[in-house]
Amino acid sequence: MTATATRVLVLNSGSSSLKYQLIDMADGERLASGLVERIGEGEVADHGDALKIVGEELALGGFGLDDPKLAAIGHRAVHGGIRFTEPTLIDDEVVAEMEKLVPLAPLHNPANITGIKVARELRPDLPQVAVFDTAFHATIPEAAARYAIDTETADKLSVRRYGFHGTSHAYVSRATAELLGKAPEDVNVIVLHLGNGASASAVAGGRCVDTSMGLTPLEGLVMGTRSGDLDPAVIFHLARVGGMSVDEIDTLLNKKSGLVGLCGDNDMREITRRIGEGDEAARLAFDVYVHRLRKYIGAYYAVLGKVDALAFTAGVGENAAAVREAAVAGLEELGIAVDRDRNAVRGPDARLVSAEYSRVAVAVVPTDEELEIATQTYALVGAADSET
Ligand SMILES: Nc1ncnc2c1ncn2[C@@H]1O[C@H](COP(=O)(O)OP(=O)(O)O)[C@@H](O)[C@H]1O
Ligand SMILES: CC(=O)OP(=O)(O)O
Ligand SMILES: [Mg+2]
Repeated sequence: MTATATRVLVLNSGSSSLKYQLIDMADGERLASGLVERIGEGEVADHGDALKIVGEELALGGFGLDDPKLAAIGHRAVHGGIRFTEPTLIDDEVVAEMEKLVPLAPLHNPANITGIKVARELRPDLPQVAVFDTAFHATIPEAAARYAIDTETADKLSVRRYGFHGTSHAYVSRATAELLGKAPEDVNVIVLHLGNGASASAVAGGRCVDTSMGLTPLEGLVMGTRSGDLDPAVIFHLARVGGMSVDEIDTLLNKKSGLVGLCGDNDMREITRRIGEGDEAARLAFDVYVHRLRKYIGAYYAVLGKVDALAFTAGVGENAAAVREAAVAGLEELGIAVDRDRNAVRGPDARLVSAEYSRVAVAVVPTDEELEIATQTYALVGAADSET
């Protein structure tokens, strides 16, 4: 890394999309950003092609993958298992280790790995860093991380709560403290990351102490296409009585459940529009979604003992005022109340939406996983550089 190389390219490879941002860490400026969608559906055959498109789009803006000011590439990596709890400089061995974790994040890790491989082929000279979704959750105590199953089996197969969206939970919990004018060490926050995937976390003084996703990103809240929590015996029933295979059940719970399973739509915009037209299925889907959310708020209130703030983030959390209002309805006795007018205000900045009398601050805090990945990547590469 030369003294002038201050730019970090962040790649977030999803199963069918590739999001990117080029950020100058000297001043935090976003130089370029974009999204390549529908990978594998024709025009964009695979992540290799997608990254070529990213290269072309960057070149149009006068940057390009060969940009001499590029210090590093930071990759979102979803499952880090037990081993990866810090941002990690990628080499062949790290990629091999990530490949072993594919069964634990079949929707996510393969895309991350492909993105990493292609980026390394294109820029083998450049440091590349993996920032893991699971990392922020490594501080969760055993009492919350352990499932109550046979210990030997659990340990042999690495079955435990890992948690995901950690980059977002870390960023948002810190940004919430900032919004309150306090140090992260001094606040307890419940973060509700409600995107297509959704998860809640309990963050005590900057450290995560519990989270709703588990061994895989399937547990917990109701999501766009994932069921979240259910009685594990539902799976036995579907297999024994329904005659479904393990793979069929996997697909059902990950891709055909949640909001889409309940009403056929996974987009909250569409669901609220349908509710406005009196659609019963959409109403029920919304109610199931919100009920689960309220249950987790109550659970994490109890886990934390004292709560300073509730932070809503990601696509649904940042935009769906109706979800925020419904999720905390009836929680006045817990000191949680939203102000209707404040809650209706839209905008890109972190803001309070709680009522004046609400003891717990209720906030909308836009997440910025890309900035967080860039920051962690740059910190690692900068540190490596100063050692040489
Ligand atoms: N204006 C809006 N109102 C309500 N929901 C919205 C709005 N914009 C986005 N969403 C919801 O956010 C979801 C996407 O969230 P996002 O955090 O971008 O997801 P991901 O990163 O998992 O792809 C959409 O599926 C939709 O349900
Ligand atoms: C881990 C996870 O669920 O991620 P996403 O919300 O991007 O699907
Ligand atoms: Mg997301």
